[in-house]
Amino acid sequence: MNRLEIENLGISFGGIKAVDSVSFSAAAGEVTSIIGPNGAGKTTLFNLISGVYAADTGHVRIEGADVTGEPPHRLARRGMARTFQNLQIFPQMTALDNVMTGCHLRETSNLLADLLGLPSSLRETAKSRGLALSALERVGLANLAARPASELSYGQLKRLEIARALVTGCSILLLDEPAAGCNAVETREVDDLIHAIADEGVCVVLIEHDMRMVMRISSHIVVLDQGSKIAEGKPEEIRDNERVIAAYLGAHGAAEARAAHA
Ligand SMILES: Nc1ncnc2c1ncn2[C@@H]1O[C@H](COP(=O)(O)OP(=O)(O)OP(=O)(O)O)[C@@H](O)[C@H]1O
Repeated sequence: MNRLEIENLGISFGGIKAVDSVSFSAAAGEVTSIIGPNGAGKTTLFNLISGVYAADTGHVRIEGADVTGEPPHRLARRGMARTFQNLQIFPQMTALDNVMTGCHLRETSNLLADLLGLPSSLRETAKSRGLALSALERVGLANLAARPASELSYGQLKRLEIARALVTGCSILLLDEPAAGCNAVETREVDDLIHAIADEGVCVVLIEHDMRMVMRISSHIVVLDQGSKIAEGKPEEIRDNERVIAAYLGAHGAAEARAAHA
């Protein structure tokens, strides 16, 4: 069974269909990429999937359960985590504390216990620290745990965001442009990390404009244009698809995609 199923999902803003009846499935242990030109509806689709927007049409299913209309925190408890196009990092906090902000979803203690510093609350904090440290290890940043986030490089910050999503124990990870702004070396590091996360069985869905990266890491690609799905398939099918080349890749992009996947 596919871990995530999207069926006829759609939303309009002021009469314009930003996402128009889009369907696709994403499997555990695979990387599914959503690509398309600026304004195609990719981030809006993510906002629909993650419960930020309420869909006008369609369904979202996790492991077969209909979760359409559930708010982000409920979806998070079902195993969905996401990162955002723009970095959402607290620069003055340490790398470790930034990751710990993602832990509250797993915590069971309550506000009163926290305020009173009760043992249950202290135990949760210790547990969160441990989980956050292993998440940092997983993304290769354990040695920077105590450093303020403001001292990290851009590529490190992108990985820090992924660590904060991973600490929730997610089984579905939505990444909005994980390599945007990264140089070639940093992009490769993010590449390797995403591969490793998928290999551990997580269902990874990402939006990305870097075609080399998309072609390298995707099991499956969904192409949007003007809110609609115009193609879907394996990287080698997408890079040679005339409609995708015309709407998005262009001749140059198609050549780049071929080179990346050669
Ligand atoms: N909250 C909103 N209100 C009105 N229009 C919106 C809203 N969110 C998105 N849109 C519109 O929906 C369309 C799709 O935008 P979206 O940001 O999803 O595209 P995208 O494919 O993610 O683009 P990019 O690659 O530039 O990030 C655009 O025309 C955008 O202006």
